[in-house]
Amino acid sequence: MGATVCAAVEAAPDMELVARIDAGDDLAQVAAAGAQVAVDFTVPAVTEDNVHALIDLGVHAVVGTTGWTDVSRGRLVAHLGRKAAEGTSVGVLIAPNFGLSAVLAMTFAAKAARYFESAEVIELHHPNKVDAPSGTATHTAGAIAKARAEAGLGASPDATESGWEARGADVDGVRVHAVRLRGLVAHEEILFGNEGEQLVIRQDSFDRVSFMPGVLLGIREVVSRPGLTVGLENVMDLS
Ligand SMILES: NC(=O)C1=CN([C@@H]2O[C@H](COP(=O)(O)OP(=O)(O)OC[C@H]3O[C@@H](n4cnc5c(N)ncnc54)[C@H](OP(=O)(O)O)[C@@H]3O)[C@@H](O)[C@H]2O)C=CC1
Ligand SMILES: O=C(O)C1=N[C@H](C(=O)O)C[C@H](O)C1
Repeated sequence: MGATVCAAVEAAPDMELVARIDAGDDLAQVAAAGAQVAVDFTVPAVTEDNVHALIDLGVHAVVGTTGWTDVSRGRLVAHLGRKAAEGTSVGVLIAPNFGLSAVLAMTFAAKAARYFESAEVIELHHPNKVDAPSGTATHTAGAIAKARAEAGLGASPDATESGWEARGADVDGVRVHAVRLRGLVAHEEILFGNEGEQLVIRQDSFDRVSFMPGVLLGIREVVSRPGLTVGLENVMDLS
């Protein structure tokens, strides 16, 4: 993703690529190069430290790396608040998925959730992916769970008594299934069921370039959005 983002920024008429950072490089190089915005596609183990370092440097951040939790996002909000109190306004955008089809699928799923008795999520990825379930599926399941709770829906019906390992991960009460298959890039299917009917919402990223319009939009927008924004749907005015 890092290489693809660098190419997209270099090709954008309104942007200039001033630094490329790899594992082991000093992040101070970002500020020294005059960057207004840094983009982080790294690994879950380092992304939080990177973003705290960028906030200290006063550089806005667009983050695609997975692995964020309520607790780690809370630490960012506190750090951004301290920085703002010192007079430095920094924006951080974390998006579990920058693909427009994925953002729309998540938004439609959140809207549909309250109308269905059953909901499950299937995410399908390339076999080099290190984390499961995907950040996108976790975000989707969280939004479905929130909509179900607000509508007063209980748990999806499920008579399973044994073999729970075959029923996928439990994300906020929503079952999430992860497939890893050579040839895939990034795909998600959200299944909703009622007596006698089914709704399937599916999105497919066939190529990493599909994430680039969303990343470029995030770069343009984050400079005028101080504090933490989670999800490209907020930037796209879909929330
Ligand atoms: N939000 C979105 O739309 C998308 C999110 N993702 C997420 O982005 C992340 C990266 O995905 P992907 O590019 O496929 O993964 P890769 O494993 O291909 O790339 C990760 C890169 O991060 C580098 N890296 C590791 N530590 C650091 C560090 N401290 N500073 C700078 N670079 C570092 C690695 O270097 P080295 O190899 O030397 O260790 C590697 O080059 C994942 O969490 C993935 O889930 C992916 C696609 C879209
Ligand atoms: O690792 C990937 O490839 C992807 N990661 C993100 C995720 O975990 O949701 C976004 C997209 O699915 C591609």
